[in-house]
Amino acid sequence: MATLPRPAASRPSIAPPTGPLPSLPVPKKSRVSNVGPATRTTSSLLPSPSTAANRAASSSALSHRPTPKGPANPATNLPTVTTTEAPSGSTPPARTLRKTVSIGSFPQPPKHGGRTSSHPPSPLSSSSTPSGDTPNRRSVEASKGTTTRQGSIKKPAPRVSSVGGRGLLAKSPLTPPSFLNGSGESVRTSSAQGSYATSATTIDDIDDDESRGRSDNTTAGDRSSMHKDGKDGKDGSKGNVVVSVRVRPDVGAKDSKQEAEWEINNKRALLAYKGREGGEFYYDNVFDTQDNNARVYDAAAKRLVRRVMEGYHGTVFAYGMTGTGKTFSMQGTATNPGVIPLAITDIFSYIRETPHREFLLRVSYLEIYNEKIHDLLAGPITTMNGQPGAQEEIKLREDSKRGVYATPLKEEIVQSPTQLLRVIARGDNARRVAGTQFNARSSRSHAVVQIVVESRERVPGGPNGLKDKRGAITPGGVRVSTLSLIDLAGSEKAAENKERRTEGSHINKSLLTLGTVVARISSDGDKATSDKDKASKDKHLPYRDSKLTRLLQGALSGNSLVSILCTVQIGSSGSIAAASSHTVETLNTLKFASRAKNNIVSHAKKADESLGAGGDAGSRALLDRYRIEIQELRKQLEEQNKAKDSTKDTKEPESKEEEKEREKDEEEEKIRELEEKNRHEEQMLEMQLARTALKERIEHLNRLILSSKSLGVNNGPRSFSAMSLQRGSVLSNGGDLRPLSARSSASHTTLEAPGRNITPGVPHDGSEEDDSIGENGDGSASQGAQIRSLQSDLADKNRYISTLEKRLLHARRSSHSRVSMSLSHKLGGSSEDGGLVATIAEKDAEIHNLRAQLEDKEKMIAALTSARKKSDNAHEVSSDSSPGSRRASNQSHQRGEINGNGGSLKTKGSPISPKAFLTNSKSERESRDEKLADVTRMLDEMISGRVDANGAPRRSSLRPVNEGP
Ligand SMILES: Nc1ncnc2c1ncn2[C@@H]1O[C@H](COP(=O)(O)OP(=O)(O)OP(=O)(O)O)[C@@H](O)[C@H]1O
Repeated sequence: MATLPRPAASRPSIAPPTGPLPSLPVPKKSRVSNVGPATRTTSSLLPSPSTAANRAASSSALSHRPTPKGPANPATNLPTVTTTEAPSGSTPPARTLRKTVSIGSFPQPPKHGGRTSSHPPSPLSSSSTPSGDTPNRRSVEASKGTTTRQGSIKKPAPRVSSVGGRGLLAKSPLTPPSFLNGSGESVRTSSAQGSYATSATTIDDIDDDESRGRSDNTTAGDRSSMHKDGKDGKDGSKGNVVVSVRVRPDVGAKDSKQEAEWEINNKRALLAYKGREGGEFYYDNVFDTQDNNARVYDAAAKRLVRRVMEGYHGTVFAYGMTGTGKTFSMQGTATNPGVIPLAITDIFSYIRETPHREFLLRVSYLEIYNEKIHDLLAGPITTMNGQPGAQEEIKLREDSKRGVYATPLKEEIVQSPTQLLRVIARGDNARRVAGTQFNARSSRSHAVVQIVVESRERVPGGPNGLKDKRGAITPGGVRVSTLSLIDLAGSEKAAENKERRTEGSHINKSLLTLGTVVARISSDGDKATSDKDKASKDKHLPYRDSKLTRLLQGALSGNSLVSILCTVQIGSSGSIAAASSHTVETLNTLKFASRAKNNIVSHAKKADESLGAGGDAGSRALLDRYRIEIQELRKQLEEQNKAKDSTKDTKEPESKEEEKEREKDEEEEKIRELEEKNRHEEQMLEMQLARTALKERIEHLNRLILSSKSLGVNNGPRSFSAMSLQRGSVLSNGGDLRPLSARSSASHTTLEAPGRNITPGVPHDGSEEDDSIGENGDGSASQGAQIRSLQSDLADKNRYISTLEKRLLHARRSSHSRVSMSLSHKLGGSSEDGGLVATIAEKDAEIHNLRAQLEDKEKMIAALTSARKKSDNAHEVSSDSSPGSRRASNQSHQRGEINGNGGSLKTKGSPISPKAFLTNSKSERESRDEKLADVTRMLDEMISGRVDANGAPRRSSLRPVNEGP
């Protein structure tokens, strides 16, 4: 069996790191296990942590620093590791401390034909990959230094035997023959790291096997079995770290010499360097230049991704020198999608395949550039004035529950692979890249895609828990796990460009810190027996020396499943110097990978399902919050619908009625408006009529008033003439409703032309007067004329009253039915309508007054008739002597009273001289005067009683003469 090169007591000629390098702790047991059965007893010869750290330093450092020598460096005491044929099923002499490190459970290799794989194949390895990759793999033709595909990863050749069979001794001129042949101690010192790591993997596997009742690490078959057993560590505490190495194909001319120095056996997960410092490096996966991304994903990440979906935290990161294919492996191309897009596809496949759970995914994307964290999803920041602004500084915080996390970081919830890919592509575009000596598009930052997976059990009977009638949250809490997909920037030599140099120094520093942490984890981890110890151990590790290690702290300290993909490039396609540099870098990467495999211990556990917002997950779980929100919203919606329905039930008839009523109301409103309009017109008409009637009435009354005023009614002796004129006026009225002014003027004319000098314009008066005066020329005739005049006036007034009554009746008839009710309260508000009501009331009052006047007049007529009778009686008494003369005289006198105004009085017959008038007896005259005074008074009262000072009609206070006291 081939032996692995072991560190010699002294350092080889390979230049050790020149800068300050972290120590590389390598646990004794680990080292023992690394070496395998033949060397496990040589734990004392293992390098000290510090020495190991030095070896774990960055490649650039390593290439420039001499390896410390001396007894202090246990590495120098390491014996040459030789490939030995490990007896199958042999029990290792010592147990490894790396019990928890197992590749058994993740990924899980299937058994195959009695042979077991030396590296964990992908669960999907038996199926064809998207690129059509077949299970056939190429075996390392160690003797020829070439790789060929030969068989499935599931059927690896026994690792140790194959390696041993090929005798992986360095053939490179850079490798001292002593090292390769076991004499070159110094060379072995360096190569030992890889040997340790590689062996450690084996030993760890053995330990895992032992923990599961297995103890063999000597054959791949055994290891494969062990891996299988490891998978049963369902709590995620075993086999949680997978380390893979991918060899990038050379571009340009092939360097056959370089190729000859390297053996790449993907089947055996072996990478052996036959040159100086050479050795065999076993990993969980070794991908040769022909392996595509799908193959890489299947073997290195698929199982981890699935485990993340089950509730474990998982971290996949690509580590390697610049230009070796980290980004190519993580992102891939359109035709050869990388780990990230394949993981995304797988995530959604898992969701589809898991109908009993529901999921919520959110993604963030950050980069660490020059030791500053940038949110790649935040987009460009613009200030108020449109200038590009600085992004808010993202800091790393630590939470006992969440661990280390970056904040504030934009998280996007994604619902489809396309959406998720689009988000990540956006981040990729924002990532900083630049051309370097080795890569035209070199990533200048470490990029971290973080996919947070929230999941919870679906409620039986309903996809979203709505079957829970109580509206309670569905049973089962939310499980939150995180998948971190990290594309590290590549370690590189100092560039000429200052900016690249600065970037490079930051990159190298952070990678150096990562190497240091990884190197130190093991020894400390071995000592840690409890969480407390682990916490105190973590404190001693330099996680805080770089943002990268701080961010990876959770994964590196064992809280996560880890898959590390280390990329290397064998051929340099350049000068010998370049080739040498390349080889050193490649070896350093391989050593890092070995340390990682050896040292990182994962205690990853499936996340608890947190109920509500109480737990770790619950406090962050959007799924729960969304669920609660959705439930509340649905509840609200249901309540609203119920309320709506109930309202509808009870109100539907109402609404119909309402609708009808509304229509009816609208119709009524229209009718009302029409009526209103009609009413308004009628009211206007009524008002016009009323106004006309009132006007006429006023004119009529004015006529009277003017007459009485102008004629000086109740002005003592002159009242006779006034009375006479009034009477004349009244008489002349004769039912004629001609303007009173004409009559007044006639009256005045009469005054100016007393006697018969009546204006020709008033012909009808003549007959009346003639009749009244001219019949006998005495008072009887005058009284008769007065009575006729009054009767005529009465008839006139009656006509007028009936006219008014007719108008009112008409007005009432047209409006009362509609107006009566609404007018009072609806239209009563308007002053116009109020005025109309008042007008109607006034009209009523007027009618009442006129009726009263009518009564008065009737009484007056009765009184006049009575007076006339009395007068006639008196005349008859006096006519015993000369009745005719007396009557004539009386009449004459009376007429003179009426017609005379101190002026000459003319009668139709012979004129009565004043002298004759005065010749009447005193008693006669007195009697006559009294009667006339009575009549005059009565008339005066009547007139003054029915007309007030304003000319408005009022209830007469006239009392009939015969009713006097
Ligand atoms: N396995 C591979 N097969 C084909 N081409 C590859 C492979 N790996 C890398 N390449 C190519 O090599 C070049 C550099 O690869 P990539 O950018 O992925 O390197 P890197 O490690 O990310 O470098 P850096 O650290 O500078 O970002 C790219 O053009 C890429 O297409």
